[in-house]
Amino acid sequence: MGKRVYEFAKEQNVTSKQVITQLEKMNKPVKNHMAVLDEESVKQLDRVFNPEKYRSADKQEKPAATKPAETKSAESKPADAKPAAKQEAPKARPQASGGQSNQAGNRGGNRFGNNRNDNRNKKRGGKFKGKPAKAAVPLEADPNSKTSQRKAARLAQESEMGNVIKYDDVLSVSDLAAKMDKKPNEIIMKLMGLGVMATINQTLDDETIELLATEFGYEVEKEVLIDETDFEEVEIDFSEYELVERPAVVTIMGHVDHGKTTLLDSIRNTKVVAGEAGGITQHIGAYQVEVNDKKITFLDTPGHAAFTTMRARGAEVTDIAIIVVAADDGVMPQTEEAISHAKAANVPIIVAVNKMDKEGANPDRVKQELTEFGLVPEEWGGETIFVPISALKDEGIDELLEMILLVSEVEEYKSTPEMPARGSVIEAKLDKGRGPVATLLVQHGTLRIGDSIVVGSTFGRVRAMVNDIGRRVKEVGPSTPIEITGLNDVPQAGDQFIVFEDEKKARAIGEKRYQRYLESQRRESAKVSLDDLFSRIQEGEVKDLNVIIKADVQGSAEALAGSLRKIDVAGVKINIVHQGVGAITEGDVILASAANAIIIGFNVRPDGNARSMAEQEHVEMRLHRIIYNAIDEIESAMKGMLDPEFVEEITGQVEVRDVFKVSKVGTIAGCYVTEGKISRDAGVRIIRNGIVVYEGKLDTLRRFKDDVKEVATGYECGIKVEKFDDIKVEDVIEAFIMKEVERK
Ligand SMILES: Nc1nc2c(ncn2[C@@H]2O[C@H](COP(=O)(O)OP(=O)(O)OP(=O)(O)O)[C@@H](O)[C@H]2O)c(=O)[nH]1
Repeated sequence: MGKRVYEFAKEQNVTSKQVITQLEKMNKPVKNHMAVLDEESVKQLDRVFNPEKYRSADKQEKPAATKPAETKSAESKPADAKPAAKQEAPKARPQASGGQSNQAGNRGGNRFGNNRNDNRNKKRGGKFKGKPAKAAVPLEADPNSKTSQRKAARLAQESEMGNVIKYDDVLSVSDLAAKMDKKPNEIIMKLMGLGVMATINQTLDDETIELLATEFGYEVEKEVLIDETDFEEVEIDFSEYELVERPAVVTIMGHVDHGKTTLLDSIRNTKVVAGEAGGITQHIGAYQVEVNDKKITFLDTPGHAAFTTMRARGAEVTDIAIIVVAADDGVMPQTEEAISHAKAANVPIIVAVNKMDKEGANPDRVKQELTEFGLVPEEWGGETIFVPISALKDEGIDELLEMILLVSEVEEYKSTPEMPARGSVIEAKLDKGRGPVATLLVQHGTLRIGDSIVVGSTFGRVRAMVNDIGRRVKEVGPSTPIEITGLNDVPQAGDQFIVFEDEKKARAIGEKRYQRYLESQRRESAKVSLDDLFSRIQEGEVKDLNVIIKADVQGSAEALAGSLRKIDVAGVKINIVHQGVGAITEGDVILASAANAIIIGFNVRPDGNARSMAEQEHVEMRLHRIIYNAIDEIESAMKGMLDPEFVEEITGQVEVRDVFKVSKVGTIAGCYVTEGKISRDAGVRIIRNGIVVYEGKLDTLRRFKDDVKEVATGYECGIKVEKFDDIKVEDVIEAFIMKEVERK
């Protein structure tokens, strides 16, 4: 059988829609992306999409008349960013641990490196790569033929006449209409003709823009603009500066209860920066200690969730990972995860074998177990540093810190205090009195009070800076954590920041980034959800359904994955991005968000963080207890036959017998449960004389002075309903929960 449209498109690195449009031009219309192409069409299409190939085949020596579209990416430079001169990689160094630090040499200070820049270009410009800009035209590939020349001239003229639409980031229906001098309605009608319902403000994806433009006789050119607005993408030019040593930034990871927090506390308590004694330790998310006249910066949030979240947002702040393993417990699931995260981040690992004071401590077993992960101790011929410690008894801490200094020396972490500051957000919150408060890690340059700063999608002027021991400071240099106020909104952990000399510029760039952020939020909400899966399949938008499976046991995860892979609907492929055992975690949600996947939980539930993260990231989670239902649901969604999945269940009735007004708190109802039970997380309806006067959630549920999870029939309790103070004696509170129904 011949190739299908989408297969051909994939091979050519173009979209199915482009192939379909081209086929129409060739008078060979096809129904959709599943259509099978005959050999002749494949040949003709190949010629259209690869004119260069045929040129060389025809042994034409003269250069091509029309060049493939070039994006501005490589050339465009911010006004005052220097030409990107690569930092020379310091000479190869011994590794601190097995196999992770191959690129360590490159890390000497340049964390906004080139690689991400490349990736971003690929991501944005990818669709258009390898596709000639004038793909819609050349059937005759000979650039020297009269026709070609005439066409090239006409095209050049057309572009001058404005027949080429240029855009950089996104276009809405009305933007596109304006660019083509058309009414938005014409675009909307055209979209309807293509089976897509759109509103005037709806943003269009690249494919749709191209399709519409072609329909109206326009060419499109997406310009990948990298300017100061995308400061994360601009390689830092250090060539003007003398690089100096900077403290290493260390993250502590490991399994639950293996002693991460105890270790962080122990390091902090024993090594408060010399000369600063008397300061009051402040939790700002990171702290510095001084050892042998050298500083080390520790990120104060143990565990890899924070580490991964930061990395997922593009912040590469950690230089060294300490993996804590309890000597009496050995390698556990989260130890493995931590190792994977550290390896993925390509940072050196130091193993702290903790709880050496305990009776069952068996450091050799830990070493043995870790060899499986490529972490082989030096005394066994490997390159990983192992340090036996007791975080509880403050033993081995000095040795551990010395090892960190040793690795730092080897890796030569460098930066300059001279440039305007840039770095990453460690944590941020809204403080009632102080407004947005953010802990920043200055990675390069010096941050000063009064600096105009853009942080993530917000901006401001640095009003006050407080360090990790609660002292107000005026300026800080590389690798220093500092809490600042003065931003006009709360940024997110992992956001990057940069200081601009010009306040107006900071404001303009901050505002532009905020607009983009809003736009991306809008697009985020268009993520895959089972409810609209079918219509998107029909529109040809979804060809792969990405799925993450979490199950209670390995066997179920495999069974479910196997069955899902077998579902065969309309050429849509199910892609199992990840399968694993255990509760749905924040990490799963981050992965799902990045991969545009839905999560299927089988006999497992999301943990608290995962649930809120999923809401925030618009990641869909489907929870099941019967494999067949999970499979059936996905299959039904793919066929467009999804039923509602939640029903309400009334769990109890409560009578209000007394009310107390408490200043600052509101009205507390003294109640009696007359039927069933009421639980803390229940939804409630306030019923007065048979009429529902309010529906909402519980704020508190108490028996005497204690918060309780649940109160049963025949018991008294105190209830405060969230955002509702008009509760009255004799009101009836109906408690309900939303219950998942299993599909038949
Ligand atoms: N005997 C002994 N107990 C320790 C040592 N280090 C930590 N512990 C104890 O182990 C328990 C867990 O320590 P934490 O520091 O809370 O462990 P964690 O890894 O931060 O745990 P999570 O935050 O829950 O992931 C606590 O009861 C500590 O007192 C040690 O060196 N020796």
